[in-house]
Amino acid sequence: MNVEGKAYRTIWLAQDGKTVEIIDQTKLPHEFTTVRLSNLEDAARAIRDMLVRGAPLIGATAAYGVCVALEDDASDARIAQVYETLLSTRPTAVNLRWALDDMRARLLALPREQRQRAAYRRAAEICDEDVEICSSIGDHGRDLISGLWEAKDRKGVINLLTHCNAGWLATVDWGTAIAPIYKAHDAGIPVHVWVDETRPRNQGASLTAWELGRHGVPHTVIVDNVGGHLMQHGQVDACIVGTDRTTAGGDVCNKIGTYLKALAADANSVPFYVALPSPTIDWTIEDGLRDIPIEQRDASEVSHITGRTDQGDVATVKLTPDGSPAANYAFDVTPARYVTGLITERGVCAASRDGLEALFPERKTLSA
Ligand SMILES: CSC[C@H]1O[C@H](OP(=O)(O)O)[C@H](O)[C@@H]1O
Repeated sequence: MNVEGKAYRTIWLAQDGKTVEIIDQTKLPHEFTTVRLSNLEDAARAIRDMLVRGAPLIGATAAYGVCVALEDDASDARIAQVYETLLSTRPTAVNLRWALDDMRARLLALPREQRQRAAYRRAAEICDEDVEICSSIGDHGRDLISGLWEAKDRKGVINLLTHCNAGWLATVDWGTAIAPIYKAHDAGIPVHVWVDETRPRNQGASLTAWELGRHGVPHTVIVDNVGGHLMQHGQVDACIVGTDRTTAGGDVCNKIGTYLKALAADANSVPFYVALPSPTIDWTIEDGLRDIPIEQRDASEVSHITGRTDQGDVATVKLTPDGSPAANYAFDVTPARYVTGLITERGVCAASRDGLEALFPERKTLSA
């Protein structure tokens, strides 16, 4: 997307044709800086420490991580070691495993001397495919938002609530849940976004608000716990969120707090949509609560917060008393029954195996 007049993706091949550059999302919204990934540890750290985050971008970074890791050794053993190192960085977003499985399968099928060039080619394809997929999600989501506006006789504003960051910063470009919002805004549909701050890492307050501000989309940052109140008072026309892993049965794993928003939406008859690219579908599982691993991150993300002082310095301060433990569950699972629809690159479907297989018939399980 456009940042101060320059078009950016979140990850790109550097001029040297070997290393990779990313936007350091831990520095936003107060600093826009980029970081170079030159080796396996750089890539692993970028994912683990959330310089890059968001399921599709994690997958893209892992794909390029394979590239920079094979510099001197493209052996089967090295590929296995790179695979395990990158897979171990974060457990929940299925795009990580999807991208690593894709890269490994393609590379092991080639002679060693062809592998590094093929890796860079495939990583670039994964990034380009993500941009296309997310743009399509945006198109289908825009049409859905347009329908909401028609239902209001094209009067007033469409108020949408989103949680965490599923914007272009969570993908290679466009985003998933925010892509429909960009496209609706650009089409002249009056939208306003309630942006959940999304404790503890504040991806909403720091990233989604930053994105929307740059694109000129009206928005209001809110504390995570106000969404239900807004829905009770008719101030939310729909919720649109992203996902890190959605099961073949339509259960949605997303940033912690998503489930509570879905419950509030259900209780107030507010449509609850999930935007997802097909690589985020885990076709191997049905029951998200049982089978999706939930990442637990360091307690310091709860006990401390980073921001800019009135003097313009970026500082980290402690919020909790010394000696008080903190728990940091990074995701939760929203059962399919609370999801109004899944917005995919092939259209909108019900949050169910039938719904997903109608859009992705190539995945239809062979009838028993
Ligand atoms: C389009 S994936 C966005 C998804 O990823 C975020 O998690 P994290 O920032 O920890 O990577 C959050 O769950 C978003 O909805």
